[in-house]
Amino acid sequence: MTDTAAIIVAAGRGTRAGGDIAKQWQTLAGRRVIDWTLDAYRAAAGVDCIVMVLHPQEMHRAAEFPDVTSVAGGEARSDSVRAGLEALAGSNCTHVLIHDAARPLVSQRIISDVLTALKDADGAAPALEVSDALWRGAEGVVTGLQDRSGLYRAQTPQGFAFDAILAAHSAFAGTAADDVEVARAAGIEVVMVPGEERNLKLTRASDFRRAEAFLGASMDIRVGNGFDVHRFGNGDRVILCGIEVPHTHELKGHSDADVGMHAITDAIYGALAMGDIGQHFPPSDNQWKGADSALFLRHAGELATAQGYAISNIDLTLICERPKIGPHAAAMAQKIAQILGIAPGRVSIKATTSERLGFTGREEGIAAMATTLLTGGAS
Ligand SMILES: Nc1ccn([C@@H]2O[C@H](COP(=O)(O)OP(=O)(O)OP(=O)(O)O)[C@@H](O)[C@H]2O)c(=O)n1
Ligand SMILES: C[C@](O)(CO)[C@H](O)COP(=O)(O)O
Repeated sequence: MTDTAAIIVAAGRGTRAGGDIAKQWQTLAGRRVIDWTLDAYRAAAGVDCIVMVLHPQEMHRAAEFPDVTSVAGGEARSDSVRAGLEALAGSNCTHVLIHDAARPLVSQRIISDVLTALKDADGAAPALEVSDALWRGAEGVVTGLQDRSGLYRAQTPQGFAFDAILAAHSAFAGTAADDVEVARAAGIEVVMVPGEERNLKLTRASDFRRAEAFLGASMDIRVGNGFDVHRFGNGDRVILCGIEVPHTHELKGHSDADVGMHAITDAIYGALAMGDIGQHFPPSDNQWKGADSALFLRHAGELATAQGYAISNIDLTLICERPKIGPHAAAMAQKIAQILGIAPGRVSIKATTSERLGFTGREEGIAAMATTLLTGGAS
């Protein structure tokens, strides 16, 4: 049994990219660079935990990422990587992927190829063959031709057997361009897997435009909606979005009757055009009697991940006169986010009454409607 961690180095200053804040906190196609990068690893099969290395003066940002372990980085990239590795020392980690926060468009294919290569090697990394002619130059003038045969452009994630790369970094004196340099200095052989042009590193301001062009060319955006109703019966609590809320009645249904979670689950199935909750978990099947609805939501989330989609946001409205939802909304959002492995800030839970009109107004039951946006698509 292996335990694989991803270390995302995000402690640089991004001086070449410019801007008021470091490039990893800047926006790329409407979302922060760091969110693109973290979501790629949250969605990656075979990655068990994420360590993010932040600039020491930006450690306050860690609270925003409760699903990630954040540690403070150092002066040079290799110092930051070492801090990430040391945070994992003594854990069950057997393999580690080291990735630049500044490479937000890494594909699931690259991550998977590096992980697969690590089954037979202690080091693996994506690379692109150099295709342009290479010149030497000085003062704006070409001074010679550089043979390009056998030259590659290095990308991340650079993956390693954990103990080997920790020892290599501990023994390495000075700064290194990347972790492959550190690994090779310690005698670790590193195999190459195919890199991708779209896995570019945002280095200068113009790279943001290049990355947005890649996204524009390939991004698939899916919207889904879900609607559900459950009636009240005798009881003293309801379960809404996985949270028990004391009430004068309970909701009736084949499962735990979590109307909010059902609407969200159906929204995700809808966005994927993959049926609905009744199709995946038929009420006629006794094994789902009294089931915890987290099971259904997790299934929908896993289907989205398997299709290469990330859940960008979820917006749920619960329609009822009572119980009051407001005091429980944050806990509900946290629960949904935890089940789906996304940041709580991507989940909105709100409620409305129906002004005492209709079945919700007469307090005969609760209705729920959800919308979700998925981004990505098989990458
Ligand atoms: N002390 C450092 C330096 C770099 N990085 C991270 O290493 C990755 C690749 O480095 P680079 O592109 O050189 O980033 P910066 O150092 O931020 O850029 P610049 O050199 O332009 O300041 C980035 O995700 C960056 O945040 C880091 O964690 N700690
Ligand atoms: C690790 C790296 O991304 C490999 O290409 C790169 O070396 C880090 O960035 P820098 O611009 O060389 O600092």
